[in-house]
Amino acid sequence: MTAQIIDGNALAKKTREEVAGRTAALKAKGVEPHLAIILVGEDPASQVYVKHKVADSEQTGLKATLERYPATMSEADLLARVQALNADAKVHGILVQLPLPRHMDAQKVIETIAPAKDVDGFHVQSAGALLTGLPGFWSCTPYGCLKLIDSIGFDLKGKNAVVIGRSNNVGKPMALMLLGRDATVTLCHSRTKDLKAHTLMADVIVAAVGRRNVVTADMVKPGAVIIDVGMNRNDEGKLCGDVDFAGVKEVAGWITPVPGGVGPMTRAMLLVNTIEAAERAA
Ligand SMILES: Nc1nc(=O)c2c([nH]1)NC[C@@H]1CN(c3ccc(C(=O)N[C@@H](CCC(=O)O)C(=O)O)cc3)C=[N+]21
Repeated sequence: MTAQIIDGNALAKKTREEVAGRTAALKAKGVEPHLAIILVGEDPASQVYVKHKVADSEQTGLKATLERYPATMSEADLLARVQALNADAKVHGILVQLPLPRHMDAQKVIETIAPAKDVDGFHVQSAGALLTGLPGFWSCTPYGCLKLIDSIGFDLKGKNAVVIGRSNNVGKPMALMLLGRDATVTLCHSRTKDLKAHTLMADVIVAAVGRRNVVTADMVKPGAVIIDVGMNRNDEGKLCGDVDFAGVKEVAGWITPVPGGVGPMTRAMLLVNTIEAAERAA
């Protein structure tokens, strides 16, 4: 048996087309949806990601402005810049690219973003809204994973979902989103004993660790849905996920590739959150 590939690029394209329609409708009302992106420092990966985000935005007609600052920028100056964007009614979404230089407190910067403009969904108020089921922005990566699962018509109700990784931005919100769909959720992490015992029971596995080969074929129940959040480099320098794709695809029912799976959907959900923010403001 060979798994069907869940095409993140195709779903992201479809999602961007929907955002483009909503953007056009807002523009017709005289509102130009606007995402402000702040990049501090010269991290090469961040520069690539941010360039993608700007290109995606422009493709949907959404305005994106990129503000670049040197790594030596003070935290106080960054906070002041975020506050100015909070106060600017023409800006609907604010994204501060992470990681920030080490002399800055990233959480403090995120908490400075107005929750109504927190399109990353990283603010404590956004996290709390997800926890309690109140309206608020959902973290783009797990939100994109949920859309990938939805795209294959998979009903999560009563299913066993195993999330591997407990980060604030992916693992924890992913578990809450799956719970919100009535899945039975197990959140595994680096201290989990016998990970395989958990994954073998899983109808859905979301791997979000940041290490290669965390999930191998022997750990997967035949037919399971595999969502790979990992962004790693293999020995040849090629991008790869947390899942042993070649092995696992022979056992799983569905699997996301890396690249071309979760990554493009993360970026697409940023646009969805931004158009949502602009619609709410209008
Ligand atoms: N404030 C903030 N928000 C973020 O959402 C955020 C961040 N900071 N810092 C870094 C991480 C990482 N992240 C990715 C998003 C898309 C791809 C992506 O599109 N990947 C492509 C491949 C890209 C490539 O070729 O390198 C793919 O999987 O097909 C990757 C990584 C968002 N992050």
